[in-house]
Amino acid sequence: MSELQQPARDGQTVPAGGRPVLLSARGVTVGFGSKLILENLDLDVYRGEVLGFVGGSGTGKSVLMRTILGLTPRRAGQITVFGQDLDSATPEQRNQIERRWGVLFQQGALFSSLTVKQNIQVPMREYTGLSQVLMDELAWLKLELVGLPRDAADKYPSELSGGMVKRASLARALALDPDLVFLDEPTSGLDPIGAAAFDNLIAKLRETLGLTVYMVTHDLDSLHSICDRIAVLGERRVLLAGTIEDMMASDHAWVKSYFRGERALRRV
Ligand SMILES: Nc1ncnc2c1ncn2[C@@H]1O[C@H](COP(=O)(O)OP(=O)(O)OP(=O)(O)O)[C@@H](O)[C@H]1O
Repeated sequence: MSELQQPARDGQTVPAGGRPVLLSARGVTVGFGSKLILENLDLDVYRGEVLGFVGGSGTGKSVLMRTILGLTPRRAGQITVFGQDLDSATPEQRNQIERRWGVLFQQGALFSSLTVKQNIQVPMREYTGLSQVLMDELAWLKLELVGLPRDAADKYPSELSGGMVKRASLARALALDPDLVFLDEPTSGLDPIGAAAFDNLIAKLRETLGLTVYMVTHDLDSLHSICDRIAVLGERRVLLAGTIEDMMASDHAWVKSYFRGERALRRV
């Protein structure tokens, strides 16, 4: 299936509906040994949207994210990001793509031996030749952006609360002013107030920075409050992609029990 039609600005492609596609996956197949996790999976992420990615535990949400990031090999399929097919990208093009995305891994994945400021500066060191003075200024700016005080800069991850670790990890994901951010369960482990505050932060950043957000989540509140669209992973592929209303209207057994089950109804 390809709804992709003509190239648009920035090398992105425009689907039949006219929305620029920032990331597209076609026919993606990933397996480990004899176990197939994803098979012939298709997905589009539109520019400027918050896409929530859901699915039962172990269905392959993290595997798909890692495959898109090039950390897990795929057996088949094509992934295009910012209009560039990842397989045919030269090392220089690949480098350019990586500079334009930021990643918040599950559990934050900050380096424990580095301070928050040093963590934020890891991508800056890897991809830019900025001076230390400039990197310090930028790190403080990123801290402010995610709502952390300046004195968090010199703390180590073990000295931070769970919510602060998430924010520091987000600051690192934003280090290079990305166009696209990948968030793997950003609100897991946060209390409902902390989770809501984090959702608000993501919504605000999308609004002010024009970010596109790819967010793996189990959090029904996030799905309802900040996601423009939701993609459901199951049976090794994207079962359904659409708005929350589309999810609520679906008769697929898993989608129905997730969005209209007892737990979902309790939040109303
Ligand atoms: N490197 C690997 N080697 C072998 N199997 C793997 C590897 N990485 C993931 N898997 C398997 O792939 C499947 C999907 O894992 P994944 O972590 O993507 O699930 P998930 O949908 O993100 O689950 P959860 O919601 O619980 O985080 C699991 O069965 C997992 O054991």
